Amino acid sequence: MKWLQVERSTSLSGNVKIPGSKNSSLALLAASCLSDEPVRLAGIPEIADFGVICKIAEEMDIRMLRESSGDVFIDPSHVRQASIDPLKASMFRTAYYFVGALLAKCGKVTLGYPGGDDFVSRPIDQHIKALKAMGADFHFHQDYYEVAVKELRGADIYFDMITSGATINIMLAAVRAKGTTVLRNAAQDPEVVDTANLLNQMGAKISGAGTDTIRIEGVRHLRGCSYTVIPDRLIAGAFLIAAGVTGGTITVEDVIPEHLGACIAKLNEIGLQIELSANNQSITAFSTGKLKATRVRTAMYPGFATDLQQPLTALLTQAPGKSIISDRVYPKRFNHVLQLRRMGADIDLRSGTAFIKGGVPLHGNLVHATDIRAGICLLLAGLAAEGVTKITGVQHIERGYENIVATFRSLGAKIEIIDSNEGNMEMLHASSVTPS
Ligand SMILES: CC(=O)N[C@H]1[C@@H](OP(=O)(O)OP(=O)(O)OC[C@H]2O[C@@H](n3ccc(=O)[nH]c3=O)[C@H](O)[C@@H]2O)O[C@H](CO)[C@@H](O)[C@@H]1O
Ligand SMILES: C=C(OP(=O)(O)O)C(=O)O
Repeated sequence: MKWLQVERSTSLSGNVKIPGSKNSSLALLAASCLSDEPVRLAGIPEIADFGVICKIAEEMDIRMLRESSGDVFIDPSHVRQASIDPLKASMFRTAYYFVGALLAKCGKVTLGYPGGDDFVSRPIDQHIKALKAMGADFHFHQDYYEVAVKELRGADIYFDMITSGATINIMLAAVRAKGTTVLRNAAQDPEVVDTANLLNQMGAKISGAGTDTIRIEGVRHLRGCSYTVIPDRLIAGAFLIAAGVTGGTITVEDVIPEHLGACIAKLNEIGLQIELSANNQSITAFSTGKLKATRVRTAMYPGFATDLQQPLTALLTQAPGKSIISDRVYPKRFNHVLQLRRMGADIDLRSGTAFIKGGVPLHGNLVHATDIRAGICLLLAGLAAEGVTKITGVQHIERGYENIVATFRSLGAKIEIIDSNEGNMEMLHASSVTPS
């Protein structure tokens, strides 16, 4: 049993180098499998999902390994069949990218249902609708499903809602389909653009990525290349928010500030001072000592990211006044609020909206991280709370943040990871503050 132990820590300060984006890496690793030749990816973070993907790749005769340089080498030239162990597929969200990447090459892909963060229902109807329009057949079984096609054909697809997962998956499928595919109401996320950039470097013909209409002309062959994943905007955002929570000064390095536009604007509104470096590759957040309540509505990019809603909630518990957060992408994504209340936060939840009475002191407690971003939210709340906060569900946090403890410690945070056996677990309960 593992937990994070966090103590109140004020004025965190220092610089953090931001690693490659988890969400982009998941797409790029699958996209590389479209190639007929080896691909080398730089900046892929060492997170749990990567380990599972390597095992899946091995079972499909795709060589995928981390070299001593840290780069990931992928040789998909021997892949013949795409049968993905249902258990492994369900250990993370995006095993479905292997459908897009391998359907044209293999004709059939079998895999388990998507896992990943389980905060709400996360349907894949848009993936299914689009692949069916391209000629694929689906067969659903108890623990797995099969997607098969004789010949994948380009199609004109309108997404009923903006979805980054389906935009990426169908873009992958369209690259080697016969003819032209047009994706309308497409997601404009940096991860979509990153995937299109890699694919174009491999010889794909994709235009319009980053706008709401993407056009893909199918090609017969794709070549190898070397490519670097974009920095993780969600990790960068969480560290900028940490400056506000602890009244400190934090610089995030190796970032693309444009990807954090909505986050920067909100932090300014809340009272942080934000400065970009002259080379536009780092951002510094300075606490001004005063926080203001605000209203936030999450939206797909370039809106305020649903994945930054949770750390921002931790910050707004510290801002005197009434803040309101609505999650328009996942209206029920508020598991972290139940845990924050155990730490004394005054938050009311009504139909997809959190009403936060900020400025109420938090106290340490035993809390549980139900997903990646709930975890970072509780960690930040723990830095602001009096006493000791113990956070279980560390495996969720480790899905998204590499070396989280070491990085926060380097900024001055009092945080440690504790790995215990069952006996000590009793101690954990006994020493925790009584739940409110
Ligand atoms: C690995 C990865 O990249 N995960 C991110 C990705 O998840 P993921 O790609 O799963 O999320 P989507 O962008 O697809 O979801 C956006 C919205 O569309 C809905 N939808 C999506 C597909 C579908 O077939 N039907 C449907 O109704 C979803 O329920 C949600 O309301 O984007 C989410 C929204 O920015 C982020 O929170 C996740 O961190
Ligand atoms: C929800 C997330 O991840 P996933 O889609 O991989 O579950 C996330 O990164 O916040």
